[in-house]
Amino acid sequence: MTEQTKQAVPMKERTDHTLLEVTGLGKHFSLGTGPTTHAIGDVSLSVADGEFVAIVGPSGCGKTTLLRCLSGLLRPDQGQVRYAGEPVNRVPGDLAIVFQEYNRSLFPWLTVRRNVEFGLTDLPRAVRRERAREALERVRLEGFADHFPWQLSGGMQQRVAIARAIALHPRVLLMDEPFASVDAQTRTALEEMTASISAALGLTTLLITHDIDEAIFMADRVVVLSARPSRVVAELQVDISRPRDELAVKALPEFSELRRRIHDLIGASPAAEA
Ligand SMILES: Nc1ncnc2c1ncn2[C@@H]1O[C@H](COP(=O)(O)OP(=O)(O)OP(=O)(O)O)[C@@H](O)[C@H]1O
Repeated sequence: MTEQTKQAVPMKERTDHTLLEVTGLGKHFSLGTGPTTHAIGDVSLSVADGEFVAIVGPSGCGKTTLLRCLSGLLRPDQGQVRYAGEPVNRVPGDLAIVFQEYNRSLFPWLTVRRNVEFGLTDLPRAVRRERAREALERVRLEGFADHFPWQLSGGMQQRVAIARAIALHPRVLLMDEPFASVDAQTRTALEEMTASISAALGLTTLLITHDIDEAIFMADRVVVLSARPSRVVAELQVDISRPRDELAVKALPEFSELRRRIHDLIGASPAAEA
């Protein structure tokens, strides 16, 4: 792939400084006396400060496991994760995670505002309020602060989860299949909104997804994993300027070419039994 069009990203400061680095990462799971699952074989990758990277791969290849190791939620068996040059042993304070299952990550007994303020208990009340207001405005839910999550649609609940993540003022945002549980139309809107929030806030973003189109539309670079035990089979730069309009982007020949290449790479690496 050619050199990336970095100059077309006006709001987001991109640097070539590595922020997240994974070297020779491997992970097995064993359940009691049962068979061992070799989830991650040998994965090395790096994410630059301000970069948006998507990770795709066959079902069960260890994408979630990789994200959990990257965030410090899970300890790898081999290799190392470094964040800002330091080994990661627990979740860094300026790293936020958005999971697929918004209905399990939001507290139904708290209002939307209180859910968004949830990780900010160390801050004074007025600061918490302001952070929640700002974050809800970013996800265009400012009118729903006093609702409860169960009064909102699935897409709106996932926007609350995104607001809660950005209210932390993170430097890094990790997302694990964040839009997999919403309908196709809502998904497109959420992809556009999240990509523009990431750019506007200059976040370093890592997205795990099954959806090749979503990966290309949102990311600066797509990392393709093999079937389990996974390794990196390709890293493809997305040379499409921002801001991106989903319909226009999907009509571009370079989009179709990337989609075909990634599809072939994943097809050549069939899914392991998950
Ligand atoms: N805590 C665990 N204990 C035992 N096995 C696990 C555990 N977590 C994951 N695995 C196994 O490791 C493999 C990789 O799982 P993981 O969820 O990381 O893959 P994935 O690529 O995210 O899957 P999918 O594409 O289906 O979401 C699977 O075979 C899974 O069953």
